[in-house]
Amino acid sequence: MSSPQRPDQPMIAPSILSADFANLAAEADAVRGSDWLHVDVMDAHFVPNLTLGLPIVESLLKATDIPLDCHLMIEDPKRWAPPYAEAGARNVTFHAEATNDPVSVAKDIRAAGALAGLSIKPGTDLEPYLEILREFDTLLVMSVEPGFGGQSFMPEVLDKVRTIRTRIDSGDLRLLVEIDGGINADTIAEAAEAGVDCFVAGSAVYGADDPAVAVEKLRAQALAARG
Ligand SMILES: O=C(CO)[C@@H](O)[C@H](O)COP(=O)(O)O
Repeated sequence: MSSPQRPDQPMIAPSILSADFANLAAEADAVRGSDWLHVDVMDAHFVPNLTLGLPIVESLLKATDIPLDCHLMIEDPKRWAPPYAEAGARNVTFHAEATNDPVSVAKDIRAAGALAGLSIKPGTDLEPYLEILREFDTLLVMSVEPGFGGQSFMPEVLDKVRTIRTRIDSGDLRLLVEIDGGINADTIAEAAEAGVDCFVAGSAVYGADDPAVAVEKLRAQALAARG
């Protein structure tokens, strides 16, 4: 799979962390029209929360046509990430802080047929990773501490988005820039202005009366802000 070009329209990826876990097929259907469905995999070690794993992702893949964007907030991604790609996830993202050899994990994910994503926590510098981003298709900039939905957006992480946007726009790198945490009607515009391509949103989508309408509204806001 070749690295994605910048999409014409901003991408919206609802986070199922804010969905009803007993009704995930219906919750996926409730956000039809989304670009990706963001699946938060947490192991209670890398982050202080436990969510779901590969068997549920395999079931979700059968239940929805929306491409799955699996965000692995787990230890030992070298061992656990490739099976998500083999199962059919579109994008498999793991954390830079969870491995000493991110390039080897990215190669395994790509070899298994998915896009490879690198995520960095709010306090992690982008600089040390700039040179390896050629091995990745997506960069997920966390705008809250990973682990829980419903937290407040941290605008200071947008400097990292601006840095990577400049490198992409100069032709130096080709990858999608994602942001995750606290994205809603009040925060999406500044993230879009900074250069984000794909917006993960949990509570702003699943907390809305009509999640599918919330997705369209967020996309329209991001498009207007991006210009
Ligand atoms: O990965 C995470 C949290 O670790 C996110 O995907 C959140 O689940 C997003 O939720 P909101 O901040 O949009 O409510």
